[in-house]
Amino acid sequence: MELIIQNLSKTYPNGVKALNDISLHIKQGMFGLLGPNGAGKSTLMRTIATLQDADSGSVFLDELDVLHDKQGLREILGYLPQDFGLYPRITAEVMLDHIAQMKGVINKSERKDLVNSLLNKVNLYKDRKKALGTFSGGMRQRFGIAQALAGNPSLIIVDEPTAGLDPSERNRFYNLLSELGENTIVILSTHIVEDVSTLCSQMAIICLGEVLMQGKPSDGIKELEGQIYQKSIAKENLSQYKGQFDVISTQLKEGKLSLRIKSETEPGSGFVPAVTNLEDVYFSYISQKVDPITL
Ligand SMILES: Nc1ncnc2c1ncn2[C@@H]1O[C@H](COP(=O)(O)OP(=O)(O)OP(=O)(O)O)[C@@H](O)[C@H]1O
Repeated sequence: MELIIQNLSKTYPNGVKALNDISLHIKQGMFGLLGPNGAGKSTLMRTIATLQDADSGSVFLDELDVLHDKQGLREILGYLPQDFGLYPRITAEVMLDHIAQMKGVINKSERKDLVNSLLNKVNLYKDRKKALGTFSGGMRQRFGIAQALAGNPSLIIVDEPTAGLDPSERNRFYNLLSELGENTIVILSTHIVEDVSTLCSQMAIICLGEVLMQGKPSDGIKELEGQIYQKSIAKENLSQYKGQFDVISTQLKEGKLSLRIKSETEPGSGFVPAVTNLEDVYFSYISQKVDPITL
């Protein structure tokens, strides 16, 4: 199975070009779509999920013409949107039962089995009688995955699922997502580099509606290997360094600024070689488009 997105463009009525000729090939497994706020990730996710129309371009899931056969796509789609609304007074069990019914599971006992197995899968069985409004952020996201999985989808889209989760809930969520990837296409849209480095075998970086890179995370890292250098400087010297070097990221550590730069040759000036990571890949691409350094 393969999802092929070709030359997708979308301009909103206010003139913002959210998707600018996007083309992506997405194979089975976990695909990370990485980009800063406003990159166009949600617009792309909503377009693939057939919730909004593109101005031009095509999306095919094998033979299925996604943009024209919306019903066909919806039958095989599991979607966890960024703003996932819940009915606060309804219990997890009742809500999932409704969703399963909407997805066409008519037989009552079959539905009960499905709901129970979904609740177990996301570790919410013991909370099944609780009202959704009482769920923590992590529980909500796990419930979101349960509803996305009802109906055995072959394409799963999760839009910024780990934002706001504490480290242990994030880990739990990672474990859950990593079990999904093998027989389905899972698209994980996120601005958190760690989400992609932990989970994804394929990825793309988008910024201002354009694809800047696509491939394996390890290939992105290989490309930059030996070109990342690091140095601690005083905060007030940043602009001087920015004028002299290709600064791709900064991090405050104990009041000093740790700079990472990209350089094909030994930069001197006290910089030391650093081990390249996926964050370097991300920042080196997006710094071509926007200034990623915010202090
Ligand atoms: N309905 C809309 N009308 C006008 N502009 C919009 C609309 N939705 C999104 N945009 C703009 O389109 C661009 C892409 O937004 P989008 O939400 O797709 O990005 P994103 O990568 O998901 O960002 P975030 O991580 O902040 O959610 C942004 O500049 C945004 O302000």
